[in-house]
Amino acid sequence: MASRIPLMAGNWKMNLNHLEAIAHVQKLAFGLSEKDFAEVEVAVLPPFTDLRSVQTLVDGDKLKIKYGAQDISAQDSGAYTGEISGPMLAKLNCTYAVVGHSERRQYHGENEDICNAKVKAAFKHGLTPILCIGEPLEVRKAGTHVEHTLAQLDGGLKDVPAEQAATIVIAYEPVWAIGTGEVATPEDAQEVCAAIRARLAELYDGELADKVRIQYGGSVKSGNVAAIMAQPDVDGALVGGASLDAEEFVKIVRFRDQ
Ligand SMILES: O=C[C@H](O)COP(=O)(O)O
Repeated sequence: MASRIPLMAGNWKMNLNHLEAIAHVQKLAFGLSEKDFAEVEVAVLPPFTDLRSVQTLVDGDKLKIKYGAQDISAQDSGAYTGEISGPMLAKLNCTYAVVGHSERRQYHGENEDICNAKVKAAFKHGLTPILCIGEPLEVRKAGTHVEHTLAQLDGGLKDVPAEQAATIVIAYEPVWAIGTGEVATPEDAQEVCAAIRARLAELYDGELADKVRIQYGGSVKSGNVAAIMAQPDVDGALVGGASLDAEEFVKIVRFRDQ
């Protein structure tokens, strides 16, 4: 099995302004050690308006914290009011761009074609997409959560070449577990993450599937992260609410100590 470095990413969603972002990243930098960075990749996903502040701090203090955007336009430039493009994010040295978060799918009507175009836009500009997939509650209740999630995976990766797909991050986020305190059991997370890896092996090959990092997201906290990370196909967490508390996020990064 490939050794996959766990990726702990804090999705701040629409929280923290550009000044609060600086204070927050400083707290993370203060709380995390060289050992943490050797064992775990740590990333923050602030609102667009914070990215310059975060970049300045990370560059100025040579921090090992990575950062990225919560969304990316499928277009490179032009008359797309309110959109932020891949070239703009690349210019800010972003590493990641989240694609297809369930809140974008729910509130902004992002379908598989849009997510697929955004995945391609991210790769085109040297950004690593974190492609979010996962089922709503009614699908879980109907027992078709694996099929639903794999269809989103297929859609997001349509016509994405293997050399790019090998570097993507997939975040499995059951919608019913997001911001609800209703965390999926470690077995629930493993079931779908294993199915995602198996589908990657079908779409590409086993070697590629073995390299791709698959995160779990949905009410991850310091108290439940260790059991989730103990699952063989879970390679990190996409953390929402708990990532807004620096001490709590540091504990999540140190999941092995919890
Ligand atoms: O992107 C993060 C997920 O939506 C999880 O959010 P949450 O940790 O607040 O449940």
